[in-house]
Amino acid sequence: MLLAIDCGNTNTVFAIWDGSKFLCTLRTSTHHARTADAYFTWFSTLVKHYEIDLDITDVIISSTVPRVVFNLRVFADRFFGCRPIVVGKPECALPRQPRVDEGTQVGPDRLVNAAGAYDLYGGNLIVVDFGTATTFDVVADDGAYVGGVISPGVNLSLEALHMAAAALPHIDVTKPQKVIGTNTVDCMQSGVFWGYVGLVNGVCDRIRAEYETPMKIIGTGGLAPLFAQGDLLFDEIREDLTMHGLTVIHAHNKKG
Ligand SMILES: Nc1ncnc2c1ncn2[C@@H]1O[C@H](COP(=O)(O)OP(=O)(O)OP(=O)(O)O)[C@@H](O)[C@H]1O
Ligand SMILES: CC(C)(CO)[C@@H](O)C(=O)NCCC(=O)O
Ligand SMILES: [K+]
Repeated sequence: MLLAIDCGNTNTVFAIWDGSKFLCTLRTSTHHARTADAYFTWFSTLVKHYEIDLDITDVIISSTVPRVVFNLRVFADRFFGCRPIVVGKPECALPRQPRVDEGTQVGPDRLVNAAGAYDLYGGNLIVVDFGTATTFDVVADDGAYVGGVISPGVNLSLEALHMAAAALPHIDVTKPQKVIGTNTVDCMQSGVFWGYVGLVNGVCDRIRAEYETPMKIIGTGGLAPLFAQGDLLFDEIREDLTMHGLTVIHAHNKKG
C-alpha cells in the first residue's frame, strides 16, 4: 500500500493507493512547523473514519515547500518504517529528465503533473494547474517536462485585491451571470473569473504558436472544473492528476 503525499504552498494532500485505486484522499493546510506526531494524529483519526485496513509499505512525497520534508520523512520512518521517495531528490528517478536551463529547480508538483499527464494522455501537452500559483507545464512528445509558465493563483489574486483595497471584500470565485457587474462583488467575480479565462486562453494560444506541434490541454487543481464553465477549451480535466503522477513515479522507481 502506497501513501502519496502532495504538499503545496497552501494545502497538503495525502492519498492511499492500494495498487489499483485510491482508498481515500485527505487534505490539510500546509504548515512547516507540523511535527511527525501531529501528522500521525491527524492521519490516523481520519483513516479510522474511512475504515481502511492500513498496511502502508511505501511513501512518496512531492513538496513545493522544502521545510516540510524533514517532518514528513520522520513521519514515514517512525510510523511506517519506510524511507520515502522524495520527488526532486537524487534518489528519485523520473521517467524522463526535464529539459530546462541548467541549475533550475523545477517545482516537483510540475514534474509530477508532467509524468501523470504523459501516462494518461501521451505527449505534446499543456497541463494547467490551478493551485497557489496557476502553472502551465509543457510536456514534450517523449514525456519530458520542457518548461512552461507560472502566474499568480486565482485565490492569491483575490486575496491581494482584498488586502490592498480597503473597500474590496474577501470573496470566493464563481462564474458570474454577466460580465458587467452592477455591485462590488459581481464586479470582482467578473474580473477574476473572466480575467483568468482570458489568461489561460491567451497563454495556451501563445504556447501552441511557439511549440508548433498540435497540443492537448489538460486541466487540474480544485478550480479547473469551475473554469471549464468559461469558454476555456480543456481537452480533459483530471482533478487527481498530481496524485496519479505520484503513483506513476513510484512505480517507475520500484521497477528499478
Ligand atoms: N469555488 C471555489 N472558490 C474558491 N476556492 C475553491 C473553489 N472550489 C475549490 N476551491 C479551492 O481550490 C483549492 C483546490 O486545491 P488545489 O490542491 O488544487 O490547490 P491549492 O491547495 O489551493 O494549492 P497548492 O496545491 O499549491 O497548495 C482548495 O483550496 C479549494 O478550497
Ligand atoms: C510554481 C509552484 C509554486 C506551483 O506550485 C511550484 O511548482 C514551485 O515552487 N516551483 C518552483 C519554480 C519552478 O517550477 O520553476
Ligand atoms: K496542487
